[in-house]
Amino acid sequence: MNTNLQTPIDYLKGVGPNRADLLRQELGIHTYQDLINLFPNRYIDRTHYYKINQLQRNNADVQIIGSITGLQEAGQGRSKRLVGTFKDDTGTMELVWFRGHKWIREGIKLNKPYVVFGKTNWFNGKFSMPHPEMELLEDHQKNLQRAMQPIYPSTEKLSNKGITNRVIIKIMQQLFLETKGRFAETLSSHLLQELKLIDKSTALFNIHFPKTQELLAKAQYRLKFEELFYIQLQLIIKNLIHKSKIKGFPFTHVGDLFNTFFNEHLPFELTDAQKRVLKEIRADLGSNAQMNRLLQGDVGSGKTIVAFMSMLMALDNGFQACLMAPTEILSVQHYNGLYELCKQLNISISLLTGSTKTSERKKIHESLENGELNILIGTHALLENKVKFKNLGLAIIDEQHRFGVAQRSKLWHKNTSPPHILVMTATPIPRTLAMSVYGDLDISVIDELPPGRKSVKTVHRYDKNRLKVFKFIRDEIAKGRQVYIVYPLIQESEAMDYKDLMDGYESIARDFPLPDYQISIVHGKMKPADKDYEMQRFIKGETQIMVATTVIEVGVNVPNASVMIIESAERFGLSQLHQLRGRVGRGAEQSYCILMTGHKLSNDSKTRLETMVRTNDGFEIAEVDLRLRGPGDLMGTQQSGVLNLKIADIVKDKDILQLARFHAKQVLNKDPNLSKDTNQVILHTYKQLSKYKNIWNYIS
Ligand SMILES: Nc1ncnc2c1ncn2[C@@H]1O[C@H](COP(=O)(O)OP(=O)(O)OP(=O)(O)O)[C@@H](O)[C@H]1O
Repeated sequence: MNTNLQTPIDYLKGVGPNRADLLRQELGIHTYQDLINLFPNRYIDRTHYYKINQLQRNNADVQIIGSITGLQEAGQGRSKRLVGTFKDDTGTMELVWFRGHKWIREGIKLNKPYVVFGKTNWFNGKFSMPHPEMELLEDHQKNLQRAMQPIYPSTEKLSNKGITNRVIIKIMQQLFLETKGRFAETLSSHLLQELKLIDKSTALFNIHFPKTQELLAKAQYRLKFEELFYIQLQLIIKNLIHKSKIKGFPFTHVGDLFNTFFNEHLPFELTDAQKRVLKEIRADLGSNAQMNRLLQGDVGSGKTIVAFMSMLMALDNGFQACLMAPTEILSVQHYNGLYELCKQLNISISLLTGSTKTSERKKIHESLENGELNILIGTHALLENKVKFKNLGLAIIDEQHRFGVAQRSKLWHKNTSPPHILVMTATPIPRTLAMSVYGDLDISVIDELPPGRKSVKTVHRYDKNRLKVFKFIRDEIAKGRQVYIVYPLIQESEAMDYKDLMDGYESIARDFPLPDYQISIVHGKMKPADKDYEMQRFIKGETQIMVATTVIEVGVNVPNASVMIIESAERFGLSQLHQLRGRVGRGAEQSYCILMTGHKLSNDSKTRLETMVRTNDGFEIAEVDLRLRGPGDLMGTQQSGVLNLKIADIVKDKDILQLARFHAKQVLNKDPNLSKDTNQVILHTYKQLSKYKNIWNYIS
């Protein structure tokens, strides 16, 4: 290859200093390499020519061959326009310009064959094309590369700054000229042959200037495979390094605490899924490597008991354990639930949150350090430097996406050797995404709900039916049940949401008067102690209605609550709706979720509501969510780098992702150091790509 692709973009003919600055600042294009990797996000098919008599009303992007037989001005004032009569052998239509009349008049050659291209309108009984792109047929024929016209991302936004789509096409063509279109291969010939992939140079040419749909599809496939292949390779290598380097504490035996609990105190029979996951955890803990496992389970699937029994394994081997939850309410709830279980087994357990009193805090610090305290539950207060364990063997993190990788690793440093880590999440993550984002974690899934659960009946009701909904609430309360009414809380308009919540609360208080109904209210502006007090009243059954913002979104467990009303449901994301619904249906009673909305709904909102009504399956919901929002929004993966994918789409290309993962594994299985001749290309590319921090830095 003659041209060095690391050459700064300024050196490319036709770029110049101004454009170079814009390319750098606006599109992050610094080098030839960056430019070649700016892939079009769509194409306009210019392989097809329409005849005038084939036109439909409002055709987008049509291309017609014909000639202009006359030009005249029409209209007055603002509607003044230049109209060209355009004919082919099947009919006549109009070309229309509202600006630039003089320039167009001078440029047009009458009665010569042209190719015109644009959107057509049906106006005054005729077809017209406003401001067509036009080219003399003879020039058009020379320019064969234009068969499918690439449309580059962001160029619409930048065109007023001088970087139009045409400019990008031009400099891209120049790049191909200067490099002679030859680019170093980045996949091994073995993979190319086995998967029948086209070579890199052909793929790059055809991604930018495809002549047919078929060539384009082949180029896309090859480049998507490559992108996903190297991401998977990176994830797997990280995982292997992790496993070989990071020694864990081997928990060699299952001891008295675990056995006593299992045989004498377990409040119910474990589901098969819970048993399987416990076995997976047991195998990790018993090995020499540090466990780094993600435990996924839909809402209410029973992760807590699995967490507790894993902690018993640590305690049985002489270690301490901790559980960190994202909110005060959740920590308190975990603590209360586990406290009862610990009492039966004579295990010491404490709670540490932001509101733990100083004297209590001191005691906790001491007993942690001298090893008297077995289990510590808490919020991120656990991460403070003062919190030192004697020998932390297992750290469990509930709802990890609220914490993130940095905090995860902070827990590691609480010991000389890192403790085993179990991350629990109730947000089902589609396997495809989990594989790409959490490739460094092993995954266990509880894919079964405890027996006897009735799935929550979900309906969508408009605000005008509120009276009926309220009657339904009364009936349920009369049966001894409890009800949640949830209001949205979106950070940007917190004040407004707060007002909505308070207005709602007042109207509910009017409709459900004392002494028959007791109402709790919980929102983010309350002091933690007050929140906890209100929560506890509801948990104990002293209040029947809980009016709340989404602070109750995750993990709250009140099995007697059987109705979840979600106000302004259109303002919630799907996974959030699913989490909220998961607060009911936790006992044996039939539960209900009522999604309240106004009449005006966007298409996305409609899809979200329909999905909720149709299914209770968290994984299905997560897939729809992912489709609607893209992976970036899901579980705070914005910083994850997954969005930096240049061409592949984790949702749409999940088959390619799986194939890429399979082959990445296979290559590494056969040649873990990529030292064989056949893998030199892969090793070289892998090293080069690793320099691109923006692609890889999402991995801790
Ligand atoms: N095998 C089981 N049989 C019967 N009930 C169970 C079983 N496992 C858990 N439960 C009960 O199911 C309820 C939900 O369990 P848990 O709170 O652990 O769910 P979770 O997975 O943490 O869900 P969420 O993420 O929504 O909090 C609890 O009341 C728990 O006691």
